[in-house]
Amino acid sequence: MKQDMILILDLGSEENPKIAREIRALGVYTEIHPHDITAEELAKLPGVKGIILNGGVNRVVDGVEIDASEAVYNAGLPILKADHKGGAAFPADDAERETVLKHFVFDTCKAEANWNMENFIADQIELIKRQVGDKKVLLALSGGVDSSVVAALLIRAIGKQLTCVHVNHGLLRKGEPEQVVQVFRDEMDANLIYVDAVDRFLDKLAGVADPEQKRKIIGAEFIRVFEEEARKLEGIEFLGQGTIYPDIIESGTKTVKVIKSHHNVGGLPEDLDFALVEPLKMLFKDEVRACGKALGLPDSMVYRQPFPGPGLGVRCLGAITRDRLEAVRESDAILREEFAKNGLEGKVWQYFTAIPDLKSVGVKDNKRVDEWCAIIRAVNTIDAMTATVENVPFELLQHITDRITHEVKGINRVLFDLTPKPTGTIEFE
Ligand SMILES: Nc1ncnc2c1ncn2[C@@H]1O[C@H](COP(=O)(O)OP(=O)(O)OP(=O)(O)O)[C@@H](O)[C@H]1O
Repeated sequence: MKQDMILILDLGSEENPKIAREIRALGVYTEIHPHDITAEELAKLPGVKGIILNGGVNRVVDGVEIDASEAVYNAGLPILKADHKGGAAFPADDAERETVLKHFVFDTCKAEANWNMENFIADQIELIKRQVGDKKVLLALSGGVDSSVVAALLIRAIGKQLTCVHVNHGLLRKGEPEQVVQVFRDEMDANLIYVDAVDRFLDKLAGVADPEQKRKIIGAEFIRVFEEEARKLEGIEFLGQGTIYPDIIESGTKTVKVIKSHHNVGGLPEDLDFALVEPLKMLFKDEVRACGKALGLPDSMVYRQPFPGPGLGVRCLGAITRDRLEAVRESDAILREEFAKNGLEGKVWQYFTAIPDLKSVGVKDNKRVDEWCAIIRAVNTIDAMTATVENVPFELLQHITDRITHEVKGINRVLFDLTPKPTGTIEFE
């Protein structure tokens, strides 16, 4: 493994991930590390060609202004110091910033542009083989982007030494469990355990209307099912996980105060003591997608829109019933099909239907019917902190309404949610 690296040290700037991505877009690998990296830690990082010291709004920690350690200044590496406190450290203009970064990376540090997916995949296959040896790895495979790309990478590296467990909890979108089986078992010839846990989950959720409670039940039941499967298997020493770089950045730096736990199939009992295999932990989301594509995963999996962990469970508002859940799944499938047909797939960040536990009077086949209404939500966002509503063509909304009210059992009205975030959130629960 040989690639040049530009090291970014975190002196409290919120733009570090952006700078890191921009340098990677130039074809040069970057990592973000804490400001107080020691000489030993620095020496262990391979291929470092230069260091960016990027200060910012969070530079004062507990009343003390932080600075990089002496080791950093004494390392004999080119340093780009951009530490205008409070303001932007790099030019706000994209083109100007690119010029500054290019000059530093290529002219000053003489780094080579040798960061690409082909090299990444080859390196990771090597590293996974070295880490795992002839042992076995277990992976919880949701069919989402992250765990699917981990699965594809592990299959390439260790083939049948990997066992994937896919839990169908009844809250997945239409066609998703089938796609997981088709792609991984049929096409990639993986060891895949498909667990039909639909009844288990829906029985546990029956009558539970509180969203927090629903999420907890789904999370806890998932751990239970996964644990049961893990105990049936013998000789597993490793657990694969779809941790990605933003997870690490968010929970790992010293100037970020909120600590989040991500992705780990947390809550497994301690006697199931697995070592972790996390081959995507240095990738940003767009790189994860590029990696999945390079590994031959279908676009529908790699470019899938974000989907909440508890799945359709939080779009079947209030207490989940099987018939209303089915109406959520079917109406969502129609919405997705129509958005794809009309060029909105990949353009709109997130779109889905939600069905509240609310019936209203309507007319079908000249008969009075009391049925639910489906709410369409279609939003765009950059960071999920705020969101705007997509201006969906009115004719398309009318067509989707027509389809949903005629094709989905139990729906006699369709509503369109016009609310941005704030005041609404993206999801309803
Ligand atoms: N239905 C499922 N079957 C198997 N594993 C699952 C399932 N749902 C979640 N997981 C596991 O839990 C992890 C975290 O789930 P979460 O829904 O938060 O995922 P995510 O961040 O969207 O990642 P992914 O893109 O892999 O779904 C997944 O990466 C996967 O390993």
